[in-house]
Amino acid sequence: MLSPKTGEPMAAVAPLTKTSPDPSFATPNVVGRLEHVTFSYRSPTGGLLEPVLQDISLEIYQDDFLGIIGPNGGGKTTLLKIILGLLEPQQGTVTVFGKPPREVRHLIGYVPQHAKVDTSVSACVLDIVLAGRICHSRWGFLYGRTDREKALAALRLTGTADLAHRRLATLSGGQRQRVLIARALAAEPKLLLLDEPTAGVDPYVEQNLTDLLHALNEQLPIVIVSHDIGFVSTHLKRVACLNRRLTVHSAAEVTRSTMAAFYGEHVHLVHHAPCCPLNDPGCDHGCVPVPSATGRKMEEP
Ligand SMILES: Nc1ncnc2c1ncn2[C@@H]1O[C@H](COP(=O)(O)OP(=O)(O)OP(=O)(O)O)[C@@H](O)[C@H]1O
Repeated sequence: MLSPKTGEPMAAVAPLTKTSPDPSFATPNVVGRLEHVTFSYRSPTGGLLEPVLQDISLEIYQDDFLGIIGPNGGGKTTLLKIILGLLEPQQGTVTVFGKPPREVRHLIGYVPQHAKVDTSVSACVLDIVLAGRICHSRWGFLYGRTDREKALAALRLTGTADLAHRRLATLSGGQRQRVLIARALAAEPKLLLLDEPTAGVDPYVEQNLTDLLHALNEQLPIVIVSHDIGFVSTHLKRVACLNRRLTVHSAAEVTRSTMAAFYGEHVHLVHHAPCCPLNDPGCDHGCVPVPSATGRKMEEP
């Protein structure tokens, strides 16, 4: 398959087995549902702090490519951790594939912010990707031949097979990001959550990652936290704006004016190619000319 963006060959995405939805789950097209979720962290003395998430309701669909955007500290990572079942809300309910998230965590792939990943571990890349198989392993960190094959397949899929014996600390930001995606894919997830996967990578790597995510989205729903408004408005199907409270829009609705209302006036929305012809006077996206193929990042508020 050729990339629709670059015209270059893309790694084939191995077919993923479809998940049988829980028969008690009323809407088969909905893979995740949050209803009136409110969450607060606890202070060191155990008291509840101010809510980070307040009355959040959200549905995640089988074919979703949903972006979560919002200012620093707006609650994006917290929301992903709630969908993963790592955090429990004080109010509201969360179901993924019709069950509490902790019961189906093996079906959810999670790619954390690479900046927050401990690179001091001495394990090689293959070991790190194999760790994604732990939910399938009967013997903890003892992996079988199938696990190794799945891990190598995930490395090939993300174009990192040649890095299998390198240490994470020796990799570039873009390579590290791909390895973290490979680790999530090795688990054969039915839902993929990514926390800022394109942060700190150059436009070429970003394009490759974007192509990879598009190919994966043919087979599984993706929820992605991003500060890159150009990526959000060009590649995603829906956008959830989160700043303690959440509103969901179709990606087409994300224009400069909606972003300015959300982040503040100094946001520059720059579309990734291909998009509106640059300088098109009819463009409502607030696009500005950019020198590179993929555009600039949003300016931080
Ligand atoms: N373990 C914790 N204990 C107390 N407060 C926390 C904890 N983790 C996060 N917070 C606070 O919760 C709020 C939301 O944090 P979160 O990491 O979800 O935001 P975010 O939108 O992902 O931010 P960023 O864009 O900077 O990554 C912040 O004010 C943060 O300081």
